[in-house]
Amino acid sequence: MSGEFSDFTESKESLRLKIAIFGVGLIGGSLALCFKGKPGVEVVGHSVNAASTEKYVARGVVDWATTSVEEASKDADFLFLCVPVGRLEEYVDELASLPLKAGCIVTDVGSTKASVVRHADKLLPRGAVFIGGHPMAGSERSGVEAASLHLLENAYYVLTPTEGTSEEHILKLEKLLKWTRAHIVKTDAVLHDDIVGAISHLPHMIAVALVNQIAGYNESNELYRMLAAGGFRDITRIASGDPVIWRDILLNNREVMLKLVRDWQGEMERFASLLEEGDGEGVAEQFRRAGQFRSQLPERRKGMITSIYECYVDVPDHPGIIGKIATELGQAKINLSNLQIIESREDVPGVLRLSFQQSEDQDKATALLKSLNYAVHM
Ligand SMILES: NC(=O)c1ccc[n+]([C@@H]2O[C@H](COP(=O)([O-])OP(=O)(O)OC[C@H]3O[C@@H](n4cnc5c(N)ncnc54)[C@H](O)[C@@H]3O)[C@@H](O)[C@H]2O)c1
Ligand SMILES: O=C(O)C(=O)C[C@]1(C(=O)O)C=C[C@@H](O)C=C1
Repeated sequence: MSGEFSDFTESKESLRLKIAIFGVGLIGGSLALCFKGKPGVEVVGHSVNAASTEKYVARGVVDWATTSVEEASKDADFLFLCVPVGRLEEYVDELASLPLKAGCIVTDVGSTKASVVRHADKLLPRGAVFIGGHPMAGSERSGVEAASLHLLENAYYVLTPTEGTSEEHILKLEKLLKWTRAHIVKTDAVLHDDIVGAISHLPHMIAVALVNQIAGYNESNELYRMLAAGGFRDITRIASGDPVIWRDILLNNREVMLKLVRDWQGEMERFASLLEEGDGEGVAEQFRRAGQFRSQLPERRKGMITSIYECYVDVPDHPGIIGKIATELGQAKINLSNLQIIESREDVPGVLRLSFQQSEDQDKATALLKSLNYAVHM
């Protein structure tokens, strides 16, 4: 096994590791594929439907599967809740009524975090630790048929520990998640819902509204559908998301969504005024601003194995600090393939993401920056 990954079987006390996945669909199935076959690891799938459990095993996504929550959770070290957001609290309730392994970690992959994190306090008396999770990768497809070993590779994977979550448990989950090759980002659950509402849930609502608007026009003239080409396809792929998954997400995050929809209406009103006034410069300025921001989006190179060695450096708010770090790495002959400022954490002024094509460069950069008293995270 590659040294880059953690091997839980290295320590004698955890020779076997049981991972239970509840809901082996797009995300649950992709996680299962990342864990299955690792030494000492047993991956169990759960579905409420017996035919689905047979399918999970037949497709080789899990080692075995069951329709019993009790059987799946018994002695499990990690329990992943991968069902629609509207079902998460029921699973927490059911687990809270079962004898779970002491110190086991229960996590979820739901696209909203605040409500499930609050609800999961119920697990504490069971000796289980809940850490909310949300991999920022996915697709408009659903079901175990859409699961992929590479889905989460290079994506951000958000964890939302609370003040009460011990560092030991966070590290344990992070260690397991290394098998996904995703990059962990930690944030508060409420802040997660605000931000993800804006960058994921709002775009899904807009895509659906746009498709439905055009579908309405198409009823009187089929040319709308026939001529819809690149632009329409690009902006509307996500309108094909699973209706139940998205119903649950939007309802769960509705307070945030209502504000975002109103802000969106404001943006459209602004556009309408510019057109009413024939303000061409104003329209062009809207495109310039949007293009500038969009060009700064992180590149998502899913499944690519170049440039996956990354580290994060907290950067104090000094002028010239980024140039200074780049110069220090250059002088040490460390090859940097990308450098990007991200603002994903509340508690530091900024975070710099450094990417390398070689793991040796990542190791050398981490050691150098630590020796220069920078806070470096992997
Ligand atoms: N689709 C995405 O792009 C994406 C990305 C990140 C996180 N998520 C989140 O991951 C979770 C799973 O989404 P997915 O895209 O994998 O969906 P999916 O439909 O592919 O999988 C959902 C799984 O839950 C099971 N399930 C559905 N309804 C159920 C019910 N009533 N009771 C018990 N099990 C039920 C299904 O059998 C399936 O195994 C959701 O909470 C979603 O918000 C989705
Ligand atoms: O790529 C897509 O199709 C997605 O919809 C993925 C996406 C997103 O909006 O980025 C959707 C929902 C998730 O909770 C996380 C990721």
